[in-house]
Amino acid sequence: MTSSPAWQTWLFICAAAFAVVLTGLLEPDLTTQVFLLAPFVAVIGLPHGALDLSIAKVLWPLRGWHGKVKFVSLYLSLSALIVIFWILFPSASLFAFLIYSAVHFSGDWSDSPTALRWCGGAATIGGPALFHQGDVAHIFGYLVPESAANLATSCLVIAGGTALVIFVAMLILQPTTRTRAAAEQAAIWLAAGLLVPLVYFIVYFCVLHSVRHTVATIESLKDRKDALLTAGFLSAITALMAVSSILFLDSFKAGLIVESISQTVFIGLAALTIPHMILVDRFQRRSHHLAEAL
Ligand SMILES: CC1=C(/C=C/C(C)=C/C=C/C(C)=C/C=O)C(C)(C)CCC1
Ligand SMILES: [Fe+2]
Repeated sequence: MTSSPAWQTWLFICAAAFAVVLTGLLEPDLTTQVFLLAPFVAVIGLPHGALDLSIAKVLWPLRGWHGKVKFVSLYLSLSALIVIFWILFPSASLFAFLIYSAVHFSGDWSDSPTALRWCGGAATIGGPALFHQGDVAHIFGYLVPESAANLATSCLVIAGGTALVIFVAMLILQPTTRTRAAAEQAAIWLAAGLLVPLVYFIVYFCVLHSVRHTVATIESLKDRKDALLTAGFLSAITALMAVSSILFLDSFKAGLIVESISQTVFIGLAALTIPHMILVDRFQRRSHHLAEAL
């Protein structure tokens, strides 16, 4: 998103510092972290994706209820196909998910030079693996077979390590890269190092990514009230579907609720992110074209 306001940087830094203090005091175990993750993603993370219908209305003329229902059906069918693909080919799906997540998250610094933007994308996903390899492999183990979980974690460690070296080298050698975006990325590296992976993810995904995307999208839409109401409604439906999925998965393997929640949250995010990315990318390109034309 283009030229984000400074308050977003401060909000993220404060939230990360608060999380460091709180987790230092409470030392939450994995079950507690997963139980924190689900409501945060549902209440703060999901609405940024639920604005996609309003984005689509700007991109295409979705006439009346018919047009909207058609769009939502297409969006959800694409997501359902991705879930089926994940069930059939979990390992390939995890690798693809990690790569396109890094690409999607790099968009949080879309107004920065390419190298800084890519370092940011790699930091968001590679940071936790670099500092907490065992924990990340353990969580990936809920999503894919163990060998693939370990391989994916090792790849993230390499990607994260490379990105961190490039980031530090850029800061030292190129004073022009010492921007607010770089400060945010430095905070991401610190948060990834100091926080357990799921708490880190809550803070980054909910407080930086989701807030930035929601604010930028709302600002560029005409009918903001309608967009927020629709997003609230769609988020509530998606959260209900997620609860059903957790209960359904849990009925098969009672006692493994942590696994059921992790699968629902992350495979759900993987499935929703593909149509979300396609739309956000189109919308950002359209906004850049409009900005250039003005
Ligand atoms: C599973 C998992 C991770 C990756 C999460 C990803 C990749 C989430 C992507 C979400 C997207 C793309 C949302 C779009 O808006 C981390 C952070 C390495 C920590 C350990 C567990
Ligand atoms: Fe997003």
